[in-house]
Amino acid sequence: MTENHSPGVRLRAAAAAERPLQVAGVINAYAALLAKRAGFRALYLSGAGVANASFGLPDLGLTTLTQVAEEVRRIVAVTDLPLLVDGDTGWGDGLMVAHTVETLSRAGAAGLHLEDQEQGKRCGHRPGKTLVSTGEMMARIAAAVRGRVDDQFVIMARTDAYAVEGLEAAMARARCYVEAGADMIFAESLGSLEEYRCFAQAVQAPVLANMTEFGQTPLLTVQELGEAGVRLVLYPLSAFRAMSAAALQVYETLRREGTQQRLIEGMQTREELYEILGYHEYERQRDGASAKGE
Ligand SMILES: C[C@](O)(C(=O)O)[C@H](CC(=O)O)C(=O)O
Ligand SMILES: [Mg+2]
Repeated sequence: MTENHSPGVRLRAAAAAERPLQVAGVINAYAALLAKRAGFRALYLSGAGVANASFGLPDLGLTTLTQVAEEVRRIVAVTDLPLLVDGDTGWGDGLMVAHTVETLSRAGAAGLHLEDQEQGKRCGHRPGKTLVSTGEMMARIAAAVRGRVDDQFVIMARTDAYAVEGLEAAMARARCYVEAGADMIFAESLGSLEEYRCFAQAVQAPVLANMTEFGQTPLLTVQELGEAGVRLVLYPLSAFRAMSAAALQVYETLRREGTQQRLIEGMQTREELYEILGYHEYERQRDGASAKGE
């Protein structure tokens, strides 16, 4: 799949080629390069990731479409891997949801997910979530479909209903969302592998399982989820959590010990950084340009 294909086509192709498709959460463009280096075929921009990492804010719907779209542009500028984007609740009503889809698609995203929570959303793994009605969410999805500028752009409907209304209701909602035009379903915060199996069987669309850490869902392997019929497996914040713990340890050690001697071993070297960035290639281009007197 080359850049000639639209991002949506590339995401669909990745999901067809790798079963289930592992989707790497990346908090920024450099993390995208790291995930690509590790062999991932699809990327994810987490709403929590943007809020936490770029703004130091909690995941409570405080970041704007413009801010998320900017992050999307930065990521797709440096990698051709398809990027699924967390669209939260779509930042508004019908017309705004369509605008959100158009904006993220033009920014270079391959697809987005929209959830059935009320506008004042919460993290899917926190208590106190409130949902919109099934009908309202179907209208949200229909508006998203209308906003497509590329018919291969993936509209994924996320249902947060399991934690609020139970498994049966969540599956019934998911079926309605597919009817409304959703290409894929994000089954949020299910409690067991058996529930994912049940869900995947009940829904006529690819189902995504969110393997976020320290949440309500057990950490299941990609093999287990694949056997249960799940088609996409998401790790939204795994690398961010690890980076954050590592960074805190570095800051604390520097303050305590006054030197980074003991930390060097755990650091990415300058050469490794340059390799990931393709630094030398950029430098060659600059040298070539100055040799030509440009
Ligand atoms: C997937 C998610 O929407 C995100 O923004 O990354 C979060 C992840 C998390 O908070 O662990 C969610 O599941 O709500
Ligand atoms: Mg989110």
